[in-house]
Amino acid sequence: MLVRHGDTEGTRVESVEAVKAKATQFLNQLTEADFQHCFQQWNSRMERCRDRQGEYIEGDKVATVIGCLADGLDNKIEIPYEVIPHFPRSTVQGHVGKLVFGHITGVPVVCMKGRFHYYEGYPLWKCAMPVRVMKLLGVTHLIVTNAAGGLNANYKVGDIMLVNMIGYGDRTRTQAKLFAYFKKNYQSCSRYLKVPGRTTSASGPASPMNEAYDRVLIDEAKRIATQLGLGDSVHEGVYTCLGGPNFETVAELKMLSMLGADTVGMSTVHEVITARHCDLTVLAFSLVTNMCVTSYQAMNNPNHEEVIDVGKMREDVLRMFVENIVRFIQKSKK
Ligand SMILES: O=P(O)(O)O[C@@H]1C[C@H](O)[C@@H](CO)O1
Ligand code: HPA
Repeated sequence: MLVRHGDTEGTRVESVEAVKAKATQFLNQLTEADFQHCFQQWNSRMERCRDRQGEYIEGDKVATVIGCLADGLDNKIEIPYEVIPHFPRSTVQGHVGKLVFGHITGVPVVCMKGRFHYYEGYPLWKCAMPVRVMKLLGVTHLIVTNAAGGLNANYKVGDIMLVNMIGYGDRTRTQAKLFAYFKKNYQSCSRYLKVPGRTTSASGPASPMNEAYDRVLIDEAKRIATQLGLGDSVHEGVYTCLGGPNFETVAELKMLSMLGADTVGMSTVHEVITARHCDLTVLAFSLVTNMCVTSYQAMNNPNHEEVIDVGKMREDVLRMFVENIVRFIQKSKK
């Protein structure tokens, strides 16, 4: 996930050091309860699912596939998650979670190297908490990336899909039911954010999710793709998030395909809902790291190594793509 930060409350953020100082100051004022309170209802409703998911936690299954974006920043300053107050911890053995501040083509950005997944045992509000922290840091635009399985038969491994709608699923409910469920909770949490005396800088009014993914940025990303000669390998479609950490069954994938999903992954949706709630402009894209297996006869089941390898293989393309998008965001702000 990559984030650009810029103006906040009329004050230009001048340097990475200034942002770091500001972040520390902000975060020290907050208690975990501040964040938790915002998502109390959502959290309590998800508690049941989390308990059930707990049994699936497997420490060695996570990696940030597109973490290379953070590695490529200029003037890097890295802050391990462990030293950020109230931040979730990476539960993965040997996996270094850190916020990386720096520049892309001269534009100040902060990247998450390592995100938090529901299957690590965190409630969704906590998985999405870094987005609220970024808002506090003055971030205005969020570019969310994910590794995903390609469900649309026209996609190929290595393709990019710009997300244009949300979906959410788990083992027991249909996408539509869950979407309604999230929408309801999402709206109710805005009440908590308005409690007097509580920090409101991370909050925002409830906003409709139908246009969560910024149309101007999607169109510009497509134009950039054509310019970079990536035209045929860049699509626009629907991403669906499942709980993971397992890859989906043939039956689940058939169901998701019927519901209109084009890619399937294990993240992003709750981060985007949170980002829109605090009024960040969002662009999200999937890197298709494997094709979903929709036949019981097929032998080519996806695996985590393949996901990592394809992420590495497309590193340069992704970096170039994101650099151009960041440049456009900067230009469009002037
Ligand atoms: O963090 P993302 O959603 O990009 O990572 C995906 C989902 C799983 O953690 C992993 C599967 O190999 O990649
Ligand atoms: O096929 C997949 N399914 C879910 N998550 C994924 N992340 C990468 N590939 C996949």
